[in-house]
Amino acid sequence: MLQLPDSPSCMKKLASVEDSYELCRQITAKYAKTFYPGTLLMKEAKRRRAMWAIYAWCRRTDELVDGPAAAITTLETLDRWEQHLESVFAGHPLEDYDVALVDALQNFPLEIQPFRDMIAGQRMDLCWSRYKTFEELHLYCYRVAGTVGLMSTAVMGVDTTRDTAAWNQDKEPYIPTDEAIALGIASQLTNILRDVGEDARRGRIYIPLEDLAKFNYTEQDLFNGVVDDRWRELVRFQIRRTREVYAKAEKGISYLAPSARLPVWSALILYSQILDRIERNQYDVFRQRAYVPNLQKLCSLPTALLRAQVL
Ligand SMILES: CC(C)=CCC/C(C)=C/CC/C(C)=C/CC/C(C)=C/COP(=O)(O)OP(=O)(O)O
Repeated sequence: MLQLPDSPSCMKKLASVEDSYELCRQITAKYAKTFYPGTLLMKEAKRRRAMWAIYAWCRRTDELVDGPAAAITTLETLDRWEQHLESVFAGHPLEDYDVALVDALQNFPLEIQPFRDMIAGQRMDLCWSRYKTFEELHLYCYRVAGTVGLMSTAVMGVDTTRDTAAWNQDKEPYIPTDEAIALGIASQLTNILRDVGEDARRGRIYIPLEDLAKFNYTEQDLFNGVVDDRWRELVRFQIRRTREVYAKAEKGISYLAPSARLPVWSALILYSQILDRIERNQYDVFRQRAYVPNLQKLCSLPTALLRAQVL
């Protein structure tokens, strides 16, 4: 169980940088069944480890609202977590996990704002259990996942050799910020569809209520796990919209540093295969978890490799 420390740990001897990265790797491997395999494809250990440090922080943030201790989390807990974040950004780790993040912050141009935005996403989760419009859901997805795209891009780096034409020498490299955010948002929208049943059991509905209304499907239908033509049409619509967001993300990958393209293509393919699974399961996300088997994950590697080289 991940929890905030009860008291400042200034007297405590913290983990070494190495041990802290290992703790972060373990959390990532344990929880991020889609994200972690992507990080394993990153060639440079320094970048790979930084991704784990970021994921571990994101996971701990998420756990405050979604984990076993969620019942005691209040807005004040999240305020304290934000102060904890400030301390990490000031170079003062408070817990073992923070040591790796402090190290990553020294190596990569990570900004604090996406981290703050993610905490704002958890505040939304704490206070909201419904989203009226896609715009509201989009903001939530930016905060809890689009931010991961921003953090990741800072670690992976961009291609500085792309615009080398003589007439273009002074031009700054294009930073695919919107596309990176898009991949986070598309992954989150995918996870929302996959987890509809699980979320309903917690009284939560992430699919925008305006979409339920459009397809004449009620909240009660959703809580009852009704799979009929209305539901299938509704999910088809969600899948179509999510694929458009993936398509936007794809356009940014060739602007990333060459070594980042394979892991990002691989993550994109793995997340979008969850949508294919939902289709294969006839849109029944209530009784069957849309999950991509490890063998299929492995079989996607050549496609990712090809796209990373050609696109
Ligand atoms: C496309 C460009 C230009 C850059 C990519 C930048 C990157 C790497 C973005 C990654 C964004 C991403 C995949 C965020 C993940 C957010 C998310 C839904 C995490 C959920 O993780 P978990 O539910 O803990 O575990 P899974 O890995 O099993 O989904």
